[in-house]
Amino acid sequence: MNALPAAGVSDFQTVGIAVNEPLLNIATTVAGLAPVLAIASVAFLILALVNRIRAYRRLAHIPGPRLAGFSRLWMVRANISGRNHEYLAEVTAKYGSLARIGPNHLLTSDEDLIRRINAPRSLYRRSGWYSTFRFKPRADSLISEVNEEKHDELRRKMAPGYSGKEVPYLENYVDKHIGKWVEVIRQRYVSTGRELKPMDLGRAAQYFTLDVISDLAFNRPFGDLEADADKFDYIKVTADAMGVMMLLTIFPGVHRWIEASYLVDLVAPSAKDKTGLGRVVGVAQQEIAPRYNDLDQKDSQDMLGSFIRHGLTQEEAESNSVLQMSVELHLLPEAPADSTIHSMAGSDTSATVIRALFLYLITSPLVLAKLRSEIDDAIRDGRISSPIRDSEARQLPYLQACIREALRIHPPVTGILEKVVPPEGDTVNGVFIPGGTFIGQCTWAFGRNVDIYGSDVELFRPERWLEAQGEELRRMERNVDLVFSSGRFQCLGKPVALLELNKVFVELLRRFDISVINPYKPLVSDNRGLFLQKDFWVRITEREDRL
Ligand code: HEM
Repeated sequence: MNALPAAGVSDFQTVGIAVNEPLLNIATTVAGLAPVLAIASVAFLILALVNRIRAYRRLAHIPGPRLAGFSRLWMVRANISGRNHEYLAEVTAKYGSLARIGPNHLLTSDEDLIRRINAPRSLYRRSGWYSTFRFKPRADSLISEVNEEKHDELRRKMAPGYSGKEVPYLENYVDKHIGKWVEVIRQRYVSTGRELKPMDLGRAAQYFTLDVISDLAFNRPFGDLEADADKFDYIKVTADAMGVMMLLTIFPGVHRWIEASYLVDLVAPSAKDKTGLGRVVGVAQQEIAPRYNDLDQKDSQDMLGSFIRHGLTQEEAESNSVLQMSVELHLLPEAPADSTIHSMAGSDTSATVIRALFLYLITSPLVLAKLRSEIDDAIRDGRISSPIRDSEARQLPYLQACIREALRIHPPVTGILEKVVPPEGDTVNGVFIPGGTFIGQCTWAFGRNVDIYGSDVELFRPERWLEAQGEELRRMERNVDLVFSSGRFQCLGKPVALLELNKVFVELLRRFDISVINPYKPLVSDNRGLFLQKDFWVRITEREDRL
């Protein structure tokens, strides 16, 4: 048997040196470079610091939270708090109508400035904040489009479809789904005596707005009201993703990187999916394609028909006209790019106002009694149909006052809708703002302007809209209208939203008594620029005094 040679110390050393020689060479080189690397790091840090200080000094003349001038952490904190709207409003209340909230970021509650920024020939442009609402990777939609000309062109093609002028049956769509909501309440949610059948008014309001909007978009409602369920997981997915999405608005560069890395494509569901969001997209595509192939359908008197007549291509239609889908559809490679904003713009927004006004009504007995008696008088006098027509609702002053008051005190879109100051800079109330600065708006503060509304701004008091006259009233109306933004960016869905609001309260309150189940915590509300609300549990009974 061959004896193994004894391994001496020198043998191990020889073997070790032979195996690790390249490593050792690298280590030696790195060790040699260490001083250079250290100097480079220090230089980098100094450069970064100098840049920070320079950036800080650029806007140092504008007040704001202490550390906001150095980093975006203040914005992040406000965002993740779930009370973003209140953080922003507190800043403008404390530091004035122009405040600094980030190194290159200002916030304003000055409504004249916002109107000037949004005006048709203004040189202000949308910032990268909007690009986060690109609902299909690398494809722009009406809401994410920062290129002025392209945005104008899309608006030109789509605005008539939203206006109601070219969609004469717009009102019928809303009526159909109000009727369905009443039916569902009667079937499942009317409590009697000791039998409690709680309804989540938060959910139901969104089933209603989603059904209206999906029906409007391509004549095929989701059917959430009927199913009494979030059929396509829209609400669930929205809730899951809203936080991330709104956080990314603060870091558009990170969003661009995620998109450019194509990582997002790996996790994207497909339109071929049988369930979930992919299924929703599949339905949308199925509905749009035949409309372009069948010439007879091009004259259809619905929203898509209007878009087609105004020159929206099939691709644009898929990207922009399927307005009412889910927040996460931007993750889908084949998804209609504009689906999210339209869902968020079109269903979350209206649903938020419906919830807010119901909450204020059922917790303000005097207001509710007045509104009820206005509705009942109108029914008695034969002034309103069933369901109420939009034109009839406009003749009910107290109803209109309630809707305006809800929009004032609880605007549903509180995201900062950030714009960029033109290169030459701008001067606002004597304060110079350098070109390239970002300016966001504080919508929550607009309706809380004591100069306009008086010291009781925090009070839900519809009477203020009936007391004001002449110029004072016009000023209030202009102010509350800003909830829908203005000028080049004004909400296209405003007529649809007002149709819904004009009908829903009358139709439910003429039939039912509604009371909140937990007055200590009537609903759960989380704000990140839009509201995510749930668990608005109510008890509904048939009105005994119904006419
Ligand atoms: C009370 C309900 C609503 C409010 C308060 C509201 C408010 C807004 C706001 C503030 C914007 C952003 C404008 C900007 O970029 O500066 C917007 C955009 C938009 N909204 Fe609404 N919205 C509501 C309901 C709706 C509905 C029901 C629809 C669809 C049927 C809709 C469709 C749109 C569209 C398409 C845009 C994009 C406009 C553009 O980029 O040019 N909205 N909305």
